[in-house]
Amino acid sequence: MRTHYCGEPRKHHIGENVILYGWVDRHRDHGGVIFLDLRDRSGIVQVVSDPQRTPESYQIANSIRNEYVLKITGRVTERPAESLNPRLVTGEVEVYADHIELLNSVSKNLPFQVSSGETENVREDVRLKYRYLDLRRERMAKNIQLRHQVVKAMRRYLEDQEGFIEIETPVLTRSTPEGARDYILPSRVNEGQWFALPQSPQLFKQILMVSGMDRYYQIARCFRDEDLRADRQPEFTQLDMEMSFMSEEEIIQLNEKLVCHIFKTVQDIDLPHPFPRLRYQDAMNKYGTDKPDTRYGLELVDVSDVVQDCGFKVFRDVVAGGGMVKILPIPHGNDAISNVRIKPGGDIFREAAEAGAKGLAYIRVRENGEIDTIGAIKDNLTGEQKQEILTRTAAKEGHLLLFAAGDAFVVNKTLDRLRQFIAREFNLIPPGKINFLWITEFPMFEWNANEKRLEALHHPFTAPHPDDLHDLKTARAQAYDLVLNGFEVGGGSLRIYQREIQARVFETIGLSSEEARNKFGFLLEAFEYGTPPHGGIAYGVDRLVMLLAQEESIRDVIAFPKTQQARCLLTDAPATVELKQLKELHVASTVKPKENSL
Ligand SMILES: Nc1ncnc2c1ncn2[C@@H]1O[C@H](COP(=O)(O)OP(=O)(O)OP(=O)(O)O)[C@@H](O)[C@H]1O
Ligand SMILES: N[C@@H](CC(=O)O)C(=O)O
Ligand SMILES: [Mg+2]
Ligand SMILES: [Mg+2]
Repeated sequence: MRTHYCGEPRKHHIGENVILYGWVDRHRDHGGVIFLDLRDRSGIVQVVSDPQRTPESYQIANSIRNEYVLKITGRVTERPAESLNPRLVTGEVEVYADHIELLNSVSKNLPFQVSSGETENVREDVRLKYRYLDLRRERMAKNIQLRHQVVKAMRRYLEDQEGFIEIETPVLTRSTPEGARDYILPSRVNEGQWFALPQSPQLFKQILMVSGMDRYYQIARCFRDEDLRADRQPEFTQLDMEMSFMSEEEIIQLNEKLVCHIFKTVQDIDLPHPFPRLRYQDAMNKYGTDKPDTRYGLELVDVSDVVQDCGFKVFRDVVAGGGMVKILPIPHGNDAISNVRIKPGGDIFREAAEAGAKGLAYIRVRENGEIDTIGAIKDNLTGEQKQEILTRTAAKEGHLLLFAAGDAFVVNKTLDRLRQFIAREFNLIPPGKINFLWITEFPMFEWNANEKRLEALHHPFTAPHPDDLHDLKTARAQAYDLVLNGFEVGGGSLRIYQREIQARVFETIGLSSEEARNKFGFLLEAFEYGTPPHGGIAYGVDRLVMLLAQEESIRDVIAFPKTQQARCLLTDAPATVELKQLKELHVASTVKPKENSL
């Protein structure tokens, strides 16, 4: 029987006999004595094999290679003073092996070194192909265990302290209204009909409220066929919650307690609370985004009203055409950012262009409020306008003011992107800082320019603000997002539970009652049998764990993630299937077989 995990032996175990199992992390021969580091998911301990004492085991120790699997029987001893290893939690002790049993060897060349001491940068595609080896590595083993701790803390809090019950909802279902493309599966039994994988359990959890379940949660797998990013996967995990008879305020407070509990439990961090809140409109004004990173300043300043009748035609026309002119003020930006970087070909220009900007205007603030910019701007601003710009941006000598002008969407996107870029370049992000922020009072709808219609910013079951019912088109929603250090980690809302309001929302997004019945008829019907007021939220578990683990990609906190091309390199999915299967599913005729592949 194993007595300890490898990461456990400490000083107080000295003298104890132990049985350990694990993998050889590395090994070295020190003048006849062999030292080997034995690793399991908990960490590493040094094992010593001495030919004088245990010649038999020494034979084995002498033949091992990295990643062999061993059973070690031995005794915990104190390390000599000169070989203490403060980098290992077990570094004050070592295990003298009485017996080494080789349980398994490695018969192929390792595609990369697993050993924790290795700093080599292994390519991600190789790591994903050999994920089982990758997960043995300390960093990944820690991340996966952290994820487990986070989910455990969620369950404990919600179940034990708040009376939530976990209910599973179907994965083979109908399309759900989260706005991404669906993954769909043909039905064999029902020819010509298709299941959709859920983008979220939204409709089921609302129905569970109609069922009287009162407080539901689920660690739910969601599927969205959307453009992938470092913080997006085609299948990801939500902590999904729904509760009845609670106000927006009560839901927000319960969720703050949940998040504080998670941080306290898994990282012993006492989060300051209540978390700050920012209205959507204020977030857009100040930061150009609804998920601002508030760990640093660099707030944006709208000067549309100042320049709307200035002599500089570009600014004037933009404002006249309904657009805006906004500034990103950068303290000490003058020295660090040359004109070359702001002009076409420069890195800052490139960032702006990626966000859709056609160009960037600038003002450099010199001594005594003198400004330095292109003639067309300098000559076309009155003294008053110039002064107002300097006052609003609180600009001092050395400031660089970057201007974006155009329609609101592009201006905000551009300056949000530049703000993040500059914060990284200027090292403005304090290490270890954790800034939670609620965004509230989202608009109900946003304009979809492609489809030329309003669409729900959250989803069409989100309740409008009671003060705004007279004009739904411009109404605020009772919706809230939780943002952590610039990432949306959760989002939810109070739901509509009155039939007339639901009908008006469908009408506003251009959904006829027939279409609505078609898509969501079962939910609307359920709503007619006594629906309690209810609301909920869903967190992206992967994103939350990524931020807790200080990783930059959610792939590093998912055991078996997909690549940016939505492939699983371990199993090589997706893959082709037999023609026979396609025929059974009644889709053979719609798929053109690839050569030899079916
Ligand atoms: N493709 C995805 N991969 C990983 N996590 C996701 C993905 N889509 C959404 N999430 C997470 O699930 C939470 C709730 O889902 P919601 O529908 O609000 O996402 P969203 O607003 O569409 O997210 P985003 O647009 O930021 O990708 C999000 O706050 C986010 O943390
Ligand atoms: N179901 C929603 C979140 C919620 O409103 O609870 C989503 O996944 O976005
Ligand atoms: Mg999305
Ligand atoms: Mg959202």
